Amino acid sequence: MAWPYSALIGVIVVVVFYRWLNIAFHPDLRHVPGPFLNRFSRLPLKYAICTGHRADYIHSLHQKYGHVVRIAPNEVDVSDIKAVKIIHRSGTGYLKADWYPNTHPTKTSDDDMCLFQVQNPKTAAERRKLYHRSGSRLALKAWEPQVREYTEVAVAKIKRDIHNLGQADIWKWFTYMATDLIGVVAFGESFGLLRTEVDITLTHDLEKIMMLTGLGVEFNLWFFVRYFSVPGIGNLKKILARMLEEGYRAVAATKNSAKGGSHTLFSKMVPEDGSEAPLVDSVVANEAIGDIVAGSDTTVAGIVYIIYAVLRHPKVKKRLEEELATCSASPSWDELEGKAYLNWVVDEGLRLYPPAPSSLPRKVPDKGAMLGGFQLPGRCVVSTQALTIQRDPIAFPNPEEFIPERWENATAEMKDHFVVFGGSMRSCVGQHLARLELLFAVQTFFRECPDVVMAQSADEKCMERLDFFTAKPRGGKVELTKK
Ligand code: HEM
Repeated sequence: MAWPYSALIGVIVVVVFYRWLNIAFHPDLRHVPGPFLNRFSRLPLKYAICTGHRADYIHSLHQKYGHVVRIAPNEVDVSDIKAVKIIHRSGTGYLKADWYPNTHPTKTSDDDMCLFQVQNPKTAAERRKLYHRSGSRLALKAWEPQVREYTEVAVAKIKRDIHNLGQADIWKWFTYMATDLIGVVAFGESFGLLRTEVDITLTHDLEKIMMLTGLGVEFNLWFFVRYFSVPGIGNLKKILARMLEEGYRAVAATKNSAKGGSHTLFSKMVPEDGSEAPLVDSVVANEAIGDIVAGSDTTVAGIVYIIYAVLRHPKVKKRLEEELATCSASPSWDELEGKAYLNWVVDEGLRLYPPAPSSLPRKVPDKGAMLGGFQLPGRCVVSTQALTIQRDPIAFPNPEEFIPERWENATAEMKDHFVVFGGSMRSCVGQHLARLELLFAVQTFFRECPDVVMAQSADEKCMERLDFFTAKPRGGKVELTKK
């Protein structure tokens, strides 16, 4: 090799090596506890991400090293609640880390992305306002009848399968239900999954998208997705194109539903009253994709793991059934919110089995910050995860146990540590919808299916949770059978 090239490569190697050492031995990060290897390498974290165990891996580090741990050379995870609150509070300057826009294949500007991916707090606040007006608790009342109807249909099909086939896959039926309901609120009509019982490409795409996106970011695969047709990666390209088509369908449906006097989750984003649209159609289409992805698996995981937990605790089941026996034949959302034990069961299920258990990464403000007793350098990534915060024995004694009764006298500490829908500034905009679905699904299931148990196939190995940002059972399906 000619000497100028060798010299150039030499300089690059020295610069990269110097920067790497600089991060590994950064005077601030040096004191943050964690495995020695994590100072130099992201490999242990990468391995956990690839195997679907990011949250478990980080949780194990917290158990060993405390509330602040170094999970990678430039990344720290924090579970100290005071620090968690600072990170997620509005105005403290902790913006979403680059991981979020990196989940967008073309990574353009904040203005083109869906809310989940937006970093700029002003853009996010404006977008959230548009949601609050059409996805508020009050606005959701309009969809209450459909939520009731769809949960009843899903549970009827579960009962039918158990009766006719000897077992039913509740992961499948609640996925159909949650996807159909996202269709109703975002597209003005369901996808017809519960009615036709025919799987559509969208459900398969949804199954893969979170995992492929997560791996895409971790291994910088978007470049290849854009320019090459590599098997597997090419598949992701097709999935993204199909999802975008669905997004545009949501925009069209919102325009149509406005003509008919109804509304969707995006009605304020594409107004039909002649006022100027606050967002262009392509952004609303992206927003719709974001909601289908964010609102389907999460809700299903919530419902399924709550049912799983209750079926493993006969005393809890008995008390829940006794309370549900006092419900009217067709209870309203308000009535279900008044059922104390049902709400404790839901909260405890979401606490122990958070549907989004993993890190919510943020950037430390440029000037650096003191968090949980450690000085962290500016722009270092600091994340928080529900799995660890919601199992902190400071707030939840015997944290690994499913004890709905602990919510009877919920302390301020418990409420602070309940972060299943994220932190205050960028918390989940779909949480009211999720809660509505959870209450109806759990109520209907335990009212209609008093004599079912987990099937042999749904053993601990099958129910082990893999997380690719959202949680899923390793077995893929969750079968129930008759007692
Ligand atoms: C049990 C069900 C759900 C859980 C546990 C859940 C959890 C979360 C969490 C933890 C975040 C914060 C993410 C972060 O900071 O990185 C979030 C954000 C978000 N969720 Fe949900 N979610 C659920 C259901 C839904 C539904 C049904 C929708 C849509 C209708 C939805 C739409 C969103 C959106 C758009 C964001 C981004 C908010 C922002 O960045 O400002 N989620 N969700």
